Amino acid sequence: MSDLDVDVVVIGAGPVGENAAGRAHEQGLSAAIVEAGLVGGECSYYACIPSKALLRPVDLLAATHRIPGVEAGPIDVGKVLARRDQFANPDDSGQADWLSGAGVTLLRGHGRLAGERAVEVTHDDGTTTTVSARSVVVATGSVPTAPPVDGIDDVGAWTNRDATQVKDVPSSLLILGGGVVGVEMATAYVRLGAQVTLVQHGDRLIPATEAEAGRRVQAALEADGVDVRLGTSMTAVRRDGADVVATLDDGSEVRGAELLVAAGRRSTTDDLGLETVGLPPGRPLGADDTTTVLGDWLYAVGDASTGAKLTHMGKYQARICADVIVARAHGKELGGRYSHHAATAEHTAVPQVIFTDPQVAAVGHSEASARDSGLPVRAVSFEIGNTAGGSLQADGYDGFASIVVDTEREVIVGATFVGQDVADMVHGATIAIVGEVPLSRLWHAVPSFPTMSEVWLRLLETYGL
Ligand SMILES: Cc1cc2nc3c(=O)[nH]c(=O)nc-3n(C[C@H](O)[C@H](O)[C@H](O)COP(=O)(O)OP(=O)(O)OC[C@H]3O[C@@H](n4cnc5c(N)ncnc54)[C@H](O)[C@@H]3O)c2cc1C
Ligand SMILES: NC(=O)c1ccc[n+]([C@@H]2O[C@H](COP(=O)([O-])OP(=O)(O)OC[C@H]3O[C@@H](n4cnc5c(N)ncnc54)[C@H](O)[C@@H]3O)[C@@H](O)[C@H]2O)c1
Repeated sequence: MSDLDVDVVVIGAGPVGENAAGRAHEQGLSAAIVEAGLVGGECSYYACIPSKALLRPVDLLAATHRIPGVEAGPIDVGKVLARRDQFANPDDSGQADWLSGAGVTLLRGHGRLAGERAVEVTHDDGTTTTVSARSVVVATGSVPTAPPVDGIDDVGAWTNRDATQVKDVPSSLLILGGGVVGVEMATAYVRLGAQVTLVQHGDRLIPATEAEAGRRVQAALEADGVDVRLGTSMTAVRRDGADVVATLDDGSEVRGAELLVAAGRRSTTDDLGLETVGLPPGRPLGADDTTTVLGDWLYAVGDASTGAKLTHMGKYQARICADVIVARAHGKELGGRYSHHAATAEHTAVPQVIFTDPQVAAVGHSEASARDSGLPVRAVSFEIGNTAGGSLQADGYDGFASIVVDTEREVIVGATFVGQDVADMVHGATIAIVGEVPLSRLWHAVPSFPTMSEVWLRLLETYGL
């Protein structure tokens, strides 16, 4: 392909890069995007979408067992995997068509910075294209990290890619890591029929959430038959016939047909030509609130950056990034906090839903992180099963909601919902945090009867209103 000159070039066509390029083009700029793998990135084929396609059926089935007279099952694993394929078949022609329909030029190949405002693309056939651009956006995502465990490179360990694209559910699965990937995949696999052992070196699961959320998820996994080993590290792994055998630091051994490594992710910035612009390779790209990394031309968004590694937050950064690029292209002043030019929510209101059963939906601070930040806070919680809505939703409803209140400003700085079907409840809390709605005004936001959102009223009463 002949060399190209555009307003914006984006490296990486995951959900985040696509959004940055599409929004810049929508506002009149010419845009190109470089993709080495599949357009749509990790999220579409190997992460968010296929994992939720595996989790929704097992979640629904469990819900039927909480109401007498409607119990469904057994689960048809083949049909579950076939439906997952409909969502996450690794064929990116549809997403590539979307890009061309949106007017963005797609360059297939590996992109590297080649000095200021230039990207060199190496195509599969070895030819290269040089793209000159006023602005360059890095949206190269992340890859799994490999913890230092003897033999881990020799046992054919699974990453999220194998776990989400599985063709046959193995009889047993070892999982290394009790973060978000670990607990979601433990939930899916144990309910699809595998015997699951989960090894987490910390003293609790999903450590970034409220401690009680981790305890409830652990209790639910154990009730499903998952062998949860906390405070334990794998020291070595080896193949023994068809099995993977892992040695733990307490001297014991656990085995499974496969080993899934779910021990975190690192930004994909090591083979990106960063050294050609004076930046160190291999680290997340530190961007300011405008998503700018360098001068007024280099930007980073999504998992490649130091921001939250979540699709929705990456796409938020991408919208900010595109609007900053467009403003600068037209010589306009950038707006401040809560304008279209600052990713302010990164500091105050990052929401996340963990699709375990119970689900964990949280936004903003946990009580511990608020105290660590020096905020004067008080946290209150309430069992959702003690609302009429919760008790109707499921017999013996297991779950709670909690809010973390800044006692000086009397506004919510964090909220957590744990339980069946709570995923969508978190957005109300996100709005309250971003809007800095005083508790006295929230008192007038009346939740409908009989819904689980009445837990909001109970939380405010428990706080003292
Ligand atoms: C199992 C799992 C489940 C998840 N579930 C959720 C969820 O439910 N909700 C949620 O919000 N988040 C979830 N996440 C996180 C989410 O997947 C990421 O935050 C999201 O994919 C980040 O998007 P991105 O566009 O920044 O990066 P990616 O999706 O990783 O895309 C980056 C793209 O850049 C390409 N690329 C990299 N380097 C180059 C280069 N030099 N040249 C050209 N192309 C390049 C890659 O091929 C890739 O296509 C999950 C993650 C995992 C692992
Ligand atoms: N529903 C969602 O929003 C969702 C789902 C999946 C993943 N994600 C995102 O993807 C990213 C990656 O997830 P992840 O679960 O891989 O990372 P993570 O950082 O959430 O969890 C990794 C876990 O592995 C543990 N660990 C690390 N090394 C270990 C070792 N040697 N032995 C035992 N335990 C070890 C850590 O204590 C940690 O709890 C995260 O940013 C996550 O938020 C989001």
